[in-house]
Amino acid sequence: MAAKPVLYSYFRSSCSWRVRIALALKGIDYETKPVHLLQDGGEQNTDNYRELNPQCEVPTLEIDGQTMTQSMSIIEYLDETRGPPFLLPQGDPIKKQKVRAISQAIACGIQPIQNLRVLQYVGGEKKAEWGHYWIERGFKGLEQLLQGTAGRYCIGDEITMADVVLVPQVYNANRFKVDMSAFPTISRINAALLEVEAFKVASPSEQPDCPPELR
Ligand SMILES: N[C@@H](CCC(=O)N[C@@H](CS)C(=O)NCC(=O)O)C(=O)O
Repeated sequence: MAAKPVLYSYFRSSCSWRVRIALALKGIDYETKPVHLLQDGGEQNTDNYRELNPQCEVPTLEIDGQTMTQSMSIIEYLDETRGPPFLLPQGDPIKKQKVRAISQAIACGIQPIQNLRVLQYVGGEKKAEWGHYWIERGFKGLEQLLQGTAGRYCIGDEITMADVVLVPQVYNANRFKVDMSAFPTISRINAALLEVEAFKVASPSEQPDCPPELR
């Protein structure tokens, strides 16, 4: 029998959350191994964890005898090796391009600038302003992109990888007190997705490492 997949994850990590949603949508049972990003200089920076993920970040997924890093590549791997729902539209290259464009607008253009180690480098009181500025700026473009692609969800009416990436980023926007009323399309899609069971079970408050006061 194949070993149960293991996800190295931090409850509030948006990149871990992406993979948790994808695993839940695909119905893949897995074990969570929490990696505390803030404790004692960050468990992600220890030698043991660096062996798994040389970038010193979560998520890392052990599955099919492999150790995988990079949430977007993990999601694509799951999509290619597991059954429906498919998170990248099958047989529709134009739609697939739109899914990747929205996904990358967030995963390459917004999240990296507000990642923990960047904020730690920025330091002090500037951190909150920095995160707020870059997420709000990224969301201006994203809102416009989504006005051209959205149905119920980011691209039409089927859940795709773009939705998997969107919800955790809206959570980050709320943490940085971005005024979401300026982004009606993003807010509407986010609200629809939060009704979906896979998104609920993958949320930070449902994770074993979520402190009781944040549940
Ligand atoms: N491109 C990577 C980014 C991963 C990433 O930035 N993870 C964050 C949490 S969402 C992290 O572990 N940060 C730790 C740090 O900055 O020290 C992916 O998509 O997996």
